[in-house]
Amino acid sequence: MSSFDVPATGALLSVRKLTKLFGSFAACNGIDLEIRPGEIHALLGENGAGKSTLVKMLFGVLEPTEGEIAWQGQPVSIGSPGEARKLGIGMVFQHFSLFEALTVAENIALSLDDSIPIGKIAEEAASLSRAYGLPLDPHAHVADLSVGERQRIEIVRALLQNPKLIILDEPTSVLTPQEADRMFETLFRLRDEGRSVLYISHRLEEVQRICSRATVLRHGKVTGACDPRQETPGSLARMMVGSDVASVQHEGLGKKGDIQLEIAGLSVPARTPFAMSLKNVSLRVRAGEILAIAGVAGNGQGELFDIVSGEHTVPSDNLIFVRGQAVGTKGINARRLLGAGFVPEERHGHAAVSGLKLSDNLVLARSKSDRRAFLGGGFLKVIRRGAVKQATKRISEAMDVRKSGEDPTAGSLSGGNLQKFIVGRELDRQPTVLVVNQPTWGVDAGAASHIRQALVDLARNGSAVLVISQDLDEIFEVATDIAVISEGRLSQAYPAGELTREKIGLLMGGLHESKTHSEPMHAH
Ligand SMILES: Nc1ncnc2c1ncn2[C@@H]1O[C@H](COP(=O)(O)OP(=O)(O)OP(=O)(O)O)[C@@H](O)[C@H]1O
Repeated sequence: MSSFDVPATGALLSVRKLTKLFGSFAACNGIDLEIRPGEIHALLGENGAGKSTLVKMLFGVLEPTEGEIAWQGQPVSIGSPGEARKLGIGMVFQHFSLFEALTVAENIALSLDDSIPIGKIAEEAASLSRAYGLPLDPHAHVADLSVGERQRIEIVRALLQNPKLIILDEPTSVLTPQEADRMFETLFRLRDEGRSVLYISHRLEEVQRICSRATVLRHGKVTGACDPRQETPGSLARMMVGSDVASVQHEGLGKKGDIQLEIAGLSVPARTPFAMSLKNVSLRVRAGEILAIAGVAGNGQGELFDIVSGEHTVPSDNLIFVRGQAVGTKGINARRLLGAGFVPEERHGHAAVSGLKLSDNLVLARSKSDRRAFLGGGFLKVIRRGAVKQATKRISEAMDVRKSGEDPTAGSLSGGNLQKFIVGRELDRQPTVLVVNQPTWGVDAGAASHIRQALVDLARNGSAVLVISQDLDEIFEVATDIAVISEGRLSQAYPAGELTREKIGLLMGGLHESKTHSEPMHAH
């Protein structure tokens, strides 16, 4: 029996006919859901299915258009996150909301009652983090902490309110496998105490491992419920997508041509105390090749992307070459003009401006590198609206972007659909060189397969593709060659068929440090 005043047979939370309309578009359409005490309940669904919209209604961030929410058998209206917390609902969002300059305890204090002294908050946070196996120093500054540690702050912050239900939106997408295992231990402990967890994830293996019930959404409606332990990742994916997920086709991949992208012995000091320095990094990517860089987050992937894309330039041209041109001191647009395309990891703010329409985001990203396509001639360089509209439509269709209108704002798209649009925006230019950082982060199984196939097709048609990814399954699905980044050092590249997971694991641990880094990375 749980320690809460709900009989084990009754629902802690039940939702009837819950609906959320954005204009005439139903993001959630008559949803019924029951969460029992002491269960880890998965909420599954493809990108844009309505999962985030549903949990935002449960946490008082969005107001339902119709329907009812009952908490411990009583109808409730949850007007704000504060009201949700008072009821006993805690939430850990997909994107953290922490202030880097403040300490852990100061960040936690921001969401609590003003009257609680900071010393008491620090004490309670430390004791909770010990009790739940979430090591955390309340006096550490957030800026000094890893992504995993930052997430622990969010979890401890939610636990301080003694929640009966804790909602987690894609909590493991940013974690290393070890950090994820530790978080699962915490969730098991919460469950054993009689608390409930509503768990959103696209990682079906982990859903099978930790959840005892799952509700599946598609197009804003419940399409199924199951015990995920009785299913396979394939059958779960089928319930979500409505059909089998296609596997990536590789025929014709592997014919390599000239070197299209090269980094030659590049060392870059860390730009901030919390960034990683790059140490004598060399790589070459040929036409028709997909070089994937594996590694645990925080080992220099972001820094590497920034210098390859020209977001940060380097002191000499001769350290980076795009299609044979020395571009080290040149910015992103000069590199794009040479036929390169770039997809950064962070989609909100970096790859897309949330408040702008998709078409305006397209103009923003491509007006300098694709002037002729989008800008009229003459002095005024007027934007050719028709061409932009057509391209927005073409990209949305090619990438199967599900959205609530023809040209909505980027911020209104679900995470995975925005990612499909951003990748499609670059693919639409048919770049000779494409560099992508975490191409399928937060993307459902069907959409991930779509994006991966598009990368393979690009290489098959003769482009050079550099993929930076933490996801080993993804790497093995797309790569012709694999290198590993660890502590800002890049290993040599190996043909994908010659590497096993174990070998990659060893390289992640820094085995390559014993190798000479001045030798060329590819011996073709
Ligand atoms: N503020 C908004 N205005 C208009 N449409 C919106 C808004 N918020 C969400 N939507 C639409 O509602 C649908 C559901 O989005 P939601 O974010 O709930 O999906 P999701 O299942 O969480 O997807 P993902 O797995 O990609 O995060 C999407 O089609 C999205 O475009």
